[in-house]
This record gives sequence, C-alpha cells and structure tokens, in this order.
Amino acid sequence: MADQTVEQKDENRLHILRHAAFTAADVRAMERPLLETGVPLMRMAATATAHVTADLLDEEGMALEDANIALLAGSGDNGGDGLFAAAILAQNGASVTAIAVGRSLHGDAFDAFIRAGGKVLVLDPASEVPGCAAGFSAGEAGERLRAAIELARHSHVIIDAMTGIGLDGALRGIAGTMAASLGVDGTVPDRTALPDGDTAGEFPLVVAVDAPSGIGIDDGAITGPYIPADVTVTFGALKPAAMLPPASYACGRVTLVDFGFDIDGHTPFVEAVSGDNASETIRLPHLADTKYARGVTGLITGSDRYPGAAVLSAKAAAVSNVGMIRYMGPQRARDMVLDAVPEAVMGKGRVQAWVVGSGVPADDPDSDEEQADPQRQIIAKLLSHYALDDEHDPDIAYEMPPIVVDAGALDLLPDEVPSQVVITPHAGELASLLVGRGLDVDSRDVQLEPLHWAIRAHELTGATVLLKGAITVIVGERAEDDVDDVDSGATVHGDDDAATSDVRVLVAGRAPAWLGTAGAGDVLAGMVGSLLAQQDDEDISYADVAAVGAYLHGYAAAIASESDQRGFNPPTIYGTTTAAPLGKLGHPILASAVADAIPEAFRRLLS
Ligand SMILES: NC(=O)C1=CN([C@@H]2O[C@H](COP(=O)(O)OP(=O)(O)OC[C@H]3O[C@@H](n4cnc5c(N)ncnc54)[C@H](OP(=O)(O)O)[C@@H]3O)[C@@H](O)[C@H]2O)[C@@H](O)CC1
Ligand SMILES: [K+]
Repeated sequence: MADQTVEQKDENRLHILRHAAFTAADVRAMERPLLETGVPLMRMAATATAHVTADLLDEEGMALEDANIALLAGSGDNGGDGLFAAAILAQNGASVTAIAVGRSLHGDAFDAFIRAGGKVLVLDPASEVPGCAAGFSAGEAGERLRAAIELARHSHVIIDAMTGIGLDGALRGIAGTMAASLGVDGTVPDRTALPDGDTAGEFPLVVAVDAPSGIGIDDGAITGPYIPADVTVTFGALKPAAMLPPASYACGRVTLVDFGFDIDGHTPFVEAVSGDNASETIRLPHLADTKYARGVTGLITGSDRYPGAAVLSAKAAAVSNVGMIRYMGPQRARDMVLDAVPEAVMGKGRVQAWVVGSGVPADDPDSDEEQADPQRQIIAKLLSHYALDDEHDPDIAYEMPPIVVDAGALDLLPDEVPSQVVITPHAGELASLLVGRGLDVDSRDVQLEPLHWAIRAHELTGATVLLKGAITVIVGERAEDDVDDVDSGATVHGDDDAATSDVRVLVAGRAPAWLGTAGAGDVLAGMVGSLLAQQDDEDISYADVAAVGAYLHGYAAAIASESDQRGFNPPTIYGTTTAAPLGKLGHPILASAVADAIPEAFRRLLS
C-alpha cells in the first residue's frame, strides 16, 4: 500500500464507497471523530441535498422559483438535514412547507428554515414546535393530516426527511400514515426497470434524505409503509438498504456525499460485485494447461420432462472457461446436449465441480420412491456424500468438490452440508426449503426480507446461499483470513440474527430485468459450476465465487439484450462529475441468447 500514489488511493476509496455498504452502527462510529473535531456534517448533508433537489427540478425543466416543495420532517437529525436543505431551497426562491410529523423539530435547522421564509404545518396535537399552536382537537388533527397529504401530493417535490439511520422498526404514527398515503405499505416497489436508475419523472418528484423513511436500513427489508424515491441523497457511506433488495429498489438514483470517513477501519456488511472483482475471480489459462488443469464441470441436469434445461446448463458451463464438461442424464437430453455441445463428454468421471437439479422435476408427493425421476435418484446419492451427520464421515463431505444445487435438487439437500455446497433458489424455492425445515415462511416473506431468510437458510444448512432476483443476494462463510478482521456485526431483523458478523453478504445487480425469463436459472447454474471448477485456491470464499457467477450471468444478459438497465447502479459520488451516459433500454431475450453471450462477457471483463 505504501507505494500507492495519491490518485490510486483516491480511486480505491471511491471504488469501496460505491461498492460497499456499512451498518448504521458503523456509520455512526465513523461519523463520531469528525463530529468531535467540529466538522459540520449536517450542513454538508443539507447543502448536497439542496443541490441534488435543484438539479432534479432543472432536469424536469422547472425553475426553483416556480417550485412548491413539501418537506416531511421528523424530529431527529434526519429532519434536521431536511430543514437545513429546505432553508437553502427557500433562500433560492422555492416555496417550501415543512410538515412536522413528530413532536419536535431540530432547533437550529428549524430557526434557519424560518429565517429563510419557510412555512410550517404541525400535525401532532402534542407537538412542541416553537411558535406553532398545539393542543388542537382530534378533529383538527385529522383535517391537518388530510391537508398535509393534499399539499404533498400536489407539490413538485417531496423531500422525505422523516427518519434516517435512527429508524426503529416499521414507520408508526403520523409518519407511518403519511408514508402509506403518499407511498405504499408493505409491498415491494413496483417500478418499470429503466436504464441508469431513471424513474418516470412525474410530479411530485421524491427526494429521500439519507434513505427513504421506513425501509430497513441494515437489512433492506420492507415491513411497513414508505415512499419510493426518485433520488436518495445518502451520507458518509452507503447503508445496506441502498444495496439490498427490495429496499434498494425504493431508493431510485443514489448520490453519496463523501464525508471523508475512515472506511479502512471498518468491514463492510454488504459488498456489491464489480467488474474488477469479477475479473480477479476468472482463472486465466496457463501455458502448460491441459483441459483437466483448466477444470472439469460435471452436470446432472435436465430430465425427460425438461430436456432443454440440460442444454442450457451444459452450454453455459462449457463456455464459462473450463477445459471440459461431463454430462449425465436421460437419452433424449444426452442427444440434445451433444447436438448443442459436441465437445461434451457423456457419463461419469472426475470433476472439479458439480451442477445438479436444473430442469429436474421437484419432489412429487404423489409418486413413490420407485417412480421418482431417475435424475433425482442419482442426485440424491451424490448429495448424500456432502451430509454432515452422525451416519457419514465428515472428512468425505469436506473433501467433495464444490456443487451447485439448483431447482429440483433443492429438496434433496441433506440437513447440514459444508459451504462448498452452493444452493441457487429463487424466493419460492427458498421458502419451500425453509418450510421443509420447520419454518413458517412463504414466498412473499422471502421477497420482502430476502437477506433475513437467506441468512436463516445459510445458518440452518451450512450451504452458501445464492438467492436469485433482480438483485441477487449471496450469503456464505467469510474466507479464513477475512474472519479476524471483522469488528462489527449488524443486527438483522431480530435477536436471532444478532451475530451475523461471521457471514459474508454480497449482492450481484448487473443483470437487466430482461433476464427474468425461462431457462435463465439453468444458465446461471452452469456458469457458477464452471467458475467453481476453475478455482485453484483452496481457501476461496464460495460466496464470492458464486456472486461473481451471478454478476457474469447478468453481464452476459446485458450484452444479449443490449441493455444498460441493471438491478443495482453504484451511486454517484456527490461533487464528482460523471458524464450521464445515454442508457439503452434494450430488448427481450431468450436464455439461450444469454448463454451465447457468455464468451463476450468474459472478453469484456478481461480486457
Ligand atoms: N451519520 C452521519 O454521518 C450523519 C447523519 N446525519 C443525519 O442524521 C440521521 C440520523 O439522525 P438521528 O440519529 O437523530 O435519527 P433519525 O434518523 O432522525 O431518526 C430518529 C427519528 O425517527 C423517529 N422514528 C424512529 N423510528 C420510528 C418509527 N418506527 N416510526 C416513526 N418514527 C420513528 C424518531 O421518533 P421518536 O422515536 O423520537 O418518536 C425520531 O424522530 C441520519 O440518517 C442522517 O440523515 C447527518 O445530519 C450528518 C451526518
Ligand atoms: K429519510
């Protein structure tokens, strides 16, 4: 590190800031030394928020003097940021009304706002905002609430400064009612996927201060009301909510204000895979390589019912930088695989990683063992070698090659397995897996709290969990040398997850929404299998390799669909100029087109 130039250090820092998220507790710890030396963080936050808001209006062709702005202000520092920002906007000609949703407002910020000519509407009869009448009747409180909602609905911009990192649980009381009336309650954000995190641009535009109030800051969960934002201006460092689904879908475009935090002293809780990480995980061919040295991927995928999945998984595995693939399956699927990939070798043999279950029917409760799909029987036998229980030798389990367990093989997973077992469920499959282990959860629960349930699945099974979605969440063990460095953990949704610091959490959000199409999961399974097969280092983090697989899969889909849209857009750093690229929306694709684009995805990442 000593040899790094200042520019390199700056570049590294920006890369971390754009791809790593820290818990609220860590952000508070990073902020403390700066506050102690008198750095005016709140003023910096407010100035940035005001600028971003003015720029947004400008983009929509509206002058600040013509704009009506409704500020939803809570009683904490998040409300303080909002009031200082609103004061700047009012000074510059905007007409701003602060709607106080709590009992008080940040003192200095309130004074600045009033001096700038801002108006205030107090909603809580028990409020103690100086100069504002309180103690009004319940009837009047209702009238005020309705008036506030109307005012906000008809404004040009809503600045949401009700709660930030101080949020405790789902939004309650007046703040909760405002959010439910102006936004949505307990549902996943329903938005068209546009390039560059663009949103529809309809009034009122919503600017969230630090985070949309009500979304789970540390776990990205949605458990109550919130207002989806067009733009979120966030401070110091990204919080997990800006990266994790579904909360991150509510953030819109994110601008990060770099306060100069000492980020090196803290371990991120969530990291987003970038092109740089991905290229480091790809094994470049060596001069003395044989096809075996480059890795062999074995697939037990497809079935008489779904032979196409055999082709998709095999093709994707074959072009994902290994020396060879072996395929096992019924005659028809074998014929089809050979048609598509004449290089594939049929039958058993030594492999460096397995892929099982894609296109294999899941358990049919009506059929008995004998009638079960033959692929299931072979997979069940293979998976039994990974079982960590009294009946099996754990040394065998730990020495087995990595294995991707997809789709119809998920219900064959032994109770407990080592972390080189990578499971690749979507929300519904993860829910079924957890129900099979006695938990009360359905697909919707997983969609609303994916990190929570992915962690539960990892803790219960020991497997590395890759939970598929527009942003894919990966949870697994940290690599050995990483564990000692971890100094803090997030509390994710309740006590049972309190000690989550020993899990590695990653997101891959490179894919355009066009990728939600039949067979995409088969392609992913094949790719992850081959990425695992080519690893030379025994101390790798399986979570990292799986995450890179998801990233590459998304990248190949972006190439195939000619789309610049993606699930996760790294934030813009406030004050740095990023030329706005003209994003392409792209076009529909088939999963086979994604498989065809894989070599090009490798080429681009490596060049
Ligand atoms: N970190 C940084 O670098 C910097 C941080 N800064 C800013 O400070 C923010 C943190 O401020 P903070 O600590 O005052 O907490 P904050 O987010 O305002 O929340 C507290 C308020 O929320 C309310 N409330 C809570 N839960 C609720 C619920 N379920 N339902 C309803 N209400 C609920 C709670 O109400 P109460 O419980 O008191 O009734 C109280 O009013 C941070 O996000 C950033 O914007 C910048 O200024 C500078 C640098
Ligand atoms: K907020």
